[in-house]
Amino acid sequence: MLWVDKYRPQTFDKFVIHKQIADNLKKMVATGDFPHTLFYGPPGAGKKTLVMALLRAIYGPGVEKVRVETKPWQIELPSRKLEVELTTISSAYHLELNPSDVGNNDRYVVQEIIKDMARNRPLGVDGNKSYKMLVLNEVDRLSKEAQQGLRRTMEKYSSACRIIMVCNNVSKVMDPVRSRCMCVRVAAPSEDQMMEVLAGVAKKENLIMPPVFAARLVDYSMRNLRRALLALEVCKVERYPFGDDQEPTRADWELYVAEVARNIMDEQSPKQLFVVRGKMYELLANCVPPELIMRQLLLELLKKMDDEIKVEVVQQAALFEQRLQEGAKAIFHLEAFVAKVMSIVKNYMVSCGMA
Ligand SMILES: Nc1ncnc2c1ncn2[C@@H]1O[C@H](COP(=O)(O)OP(=O)(O)OP(=O)(O)O)[C@@H](O)[C@H]1O
Repeated sequence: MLWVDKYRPQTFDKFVIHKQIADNLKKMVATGDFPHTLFYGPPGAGKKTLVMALLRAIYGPGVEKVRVETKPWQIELPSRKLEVELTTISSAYHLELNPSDVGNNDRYVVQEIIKDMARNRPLGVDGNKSYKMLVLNEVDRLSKEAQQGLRRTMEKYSSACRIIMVCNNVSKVMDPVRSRCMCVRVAAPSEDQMMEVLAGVAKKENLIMPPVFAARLVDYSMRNLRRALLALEVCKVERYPFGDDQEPTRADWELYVAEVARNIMDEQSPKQLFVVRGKMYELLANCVPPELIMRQLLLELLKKMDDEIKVEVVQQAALFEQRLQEGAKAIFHLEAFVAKVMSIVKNYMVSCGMA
């Protein structure tokens, strides 16, 4: 088992970070009921860990006996019959899915699954009909129609099931959905907290971790706990005892994005734009999400450019990131962003007499 799973705290009492949130959730569970909840925060902050601990606190360890299925859902529409295939993770008490995986059909999936869950309510320990939990991941990627549908269904079936939603960007979840939930912000852990978790894992694995190396891991992981733990495990396989000079290995796609950033800074021309477009296609074809490409590319570009143009480039990245969300074809927006950055860099170089 990977360390990220092996050392994931399973009960609220074992939480090293987000202790306050864990204590509050524990108190709420003790009241016997639970509202619809929305957990939001950056990747690797600990949202999923809180959700799993919450389910365990409500239903007991049985919730960890899960089944992964890829099931076809038959949906009756007024004009036709729709069949969508979706992977779900379920126990006797909960069902977890990522509805945005089915693209435009997400609105039907959300409604159909909630209706289906409401029909099959589990029994609680006291023998009374209890409620089932639906865990929806990446709700910020749901279409507007699906979010509208979710809002109506949430009200209609609230006695039969509760919904836990998880997302990175809460501003992409519409107000009416947010206002029907208890919103829990899961902030990225601080560097000290990351150190604490890494030191705890190293101790349990009987590893000696030099402080300089630990600090480098924290720096590399950009406050993403999963990234830090995975990097620690990879470094252990590559070389142990750890050395002060040891660097975490970067993923291939990250190195590729760094190369793209180098290309942009080396030459700003239509020919170079064509070369970069090919590389962007390559990244997308290898299933690297466009938002991640945009973010990583920006970080790499900022390392290489002068302070004078950084603000403008960040503004453009924000603009094209938003267009990426609204538009259909990611490549158009990524390419437009690259063209814009090239023009900013070129103009700057001309104004400084460097080109
Ligand atoms: N409170 C905690 N104490 C110790 N370790 C934790 C805690 N929360 C999370 N972790 C560790 O961090 C890893 C990542 O956490 P988690 O999967 O919950 O993040 P996430 O916010 O759901 O990420 P993503 O949005 O990318 O899915 C876990 O596998 C676990 O090992």
